Amino acid sequence: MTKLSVNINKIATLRNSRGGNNPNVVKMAIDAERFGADGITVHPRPDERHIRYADVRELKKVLTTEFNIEGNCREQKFIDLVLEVKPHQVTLVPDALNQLTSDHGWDTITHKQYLRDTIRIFKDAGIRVSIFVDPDIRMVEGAAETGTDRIELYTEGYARHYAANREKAIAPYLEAAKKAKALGLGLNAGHDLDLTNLRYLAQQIPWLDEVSIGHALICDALYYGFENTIQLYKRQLNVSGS
Ligand SMILES: CC(=O)[C@@H](O)[C@H](O)COP(=O)(O)O
Ligand SMILES: NCC(=O)COP(=O)(O)O
Repeated sequence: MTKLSVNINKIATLRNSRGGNNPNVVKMAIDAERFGADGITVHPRPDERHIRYADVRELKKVLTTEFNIEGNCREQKFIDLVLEVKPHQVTLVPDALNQLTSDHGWDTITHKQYLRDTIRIFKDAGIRVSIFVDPDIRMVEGAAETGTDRIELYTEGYARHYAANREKAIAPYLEAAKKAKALGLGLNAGHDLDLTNLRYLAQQIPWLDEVSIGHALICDALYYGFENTIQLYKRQLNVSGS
């Protein structure tokens, strides 16, 4: 079954908004694991708008499920943090400094050698590497030549078009996922996944290793409660026999 990695960025956003330690990011991560999360994802951005580097170090001490750190490997500070913390997985995302959020995958053709060199650093440290990729066959093929263990499909386009025509929305993702499988790449997915669009994605791409979900899940938790919400998302991924 596809694993659920809960992205806790937005819990840190709420905490930072008042300057104290409420909500307690570390406690909520531990509780997320207790409520059924298969992993925790954080994305410490250079401006530390939500997850701080200090949070990452504290989380490493207490997490018992998979720890996934996302970020921009163009920042030496990020590379140093990941090598210090040694999470199970690092997900390399080509974000610029001033982006509101992540909004594109790597050009794995133009940046192939750079990705090869960077991925080697993390793999030599025993860290699984995933790289953020648009649902583009050429980019998936380029990813396979970088030595990455996995790709993470950027699912904003799928989410945006899901309501209008889910078959059309998933088509490029299914094609990219089949190519990844054929090339022996592990497969993650994330960005804008939610309770309406998650089940269909998992049904159509059952070899999906992991989804990382944050924004919508934390918003849903405001209505349904954190424990119930994590269980709701996990049930969307239980598609065996469906
Ligand atoms: C890479 C990706 O799509 C998300 O994991 C990203 O971490 C979201 O970042 P924000 O929470 O800062 O929007
Ligand atoms: N990699 C995607 C992620 O971790 C969370 O993205 P979102 O659910 O906050 O859009």
